[in-house]
Amino acid sequence: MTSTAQTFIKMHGAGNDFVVIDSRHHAGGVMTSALARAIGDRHRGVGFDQLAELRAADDADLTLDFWNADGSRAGACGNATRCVAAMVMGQTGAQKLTIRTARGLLLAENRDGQIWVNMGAPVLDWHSIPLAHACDTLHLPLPGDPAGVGMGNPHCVFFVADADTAPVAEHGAQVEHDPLFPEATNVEFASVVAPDHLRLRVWERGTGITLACGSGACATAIAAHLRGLTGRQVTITADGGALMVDWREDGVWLTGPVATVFTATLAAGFGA
Ligand SMILES: N[C@@H](CCC[C@H](N)C(=O)O)C(=O)O
Repeated sequence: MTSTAQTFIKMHGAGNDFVVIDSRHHAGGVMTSALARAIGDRHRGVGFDQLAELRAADDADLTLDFWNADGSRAGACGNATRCVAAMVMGQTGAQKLTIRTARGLLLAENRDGQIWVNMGAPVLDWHSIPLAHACDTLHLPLPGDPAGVGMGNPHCVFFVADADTAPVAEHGAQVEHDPLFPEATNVEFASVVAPDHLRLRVWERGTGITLACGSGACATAIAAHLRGLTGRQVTITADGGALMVDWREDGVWLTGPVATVFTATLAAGFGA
């Protein structure tokens, strides 16, 4: 792609880190799976948990597409959506944004300097998560009794006594590719701190261990509430910071810290 130099912004939301590429002036965008994988290489490229590409939209303020570090596509990324919304609101002064994603049309709002994103309604039917066969999604037929929740991407949530000692790397890598998940899955390990507070550690599909995951926080909050463990509003302490999830009638709202790290340019010819 980069026959000419390509500018990007490095951002993170609670330590979940992103390369943001603004392609609103390129019809169709510039990103490919191979290029995303090259940029995502933490040794030979830039490194990220997800790459977010902004594109123009006919029916929204912008379109957002997400890639994982292995070059696969992600249908949703809550933390990158929050980061990009904060960036665009900072550029334009807008207090609300509509964002077209593979998940559907999302709404972002600035509430007293805090950027909230409505991640939409949770998906709880087995076919749409998607799972390989019919089952009770609140109690998946896997050891450890996890719950399955879709947030535009699949999540498998384990409730454990102490998330800090959960075998995230070993178990996460294994569950990611369990045959129950035809499109693989993100894997969450959560413990209840209080009825309004969860501790969460995450293995992300296509990326591995990350310091936080916005859609994972939403999925975990939904599963915890449906199992009677928490209320509808929870603080989720991830390894990289605290996220807040509020499950309202109009969807699952997510907020948390956002940071811009640097702006830089890929060398011309990078990834070719
Ligand atoms: N970091 C994310 C979600 C990551 C997407 C994922 N790896 C997938 O393949 O679905 C977030 O903040 O939601």
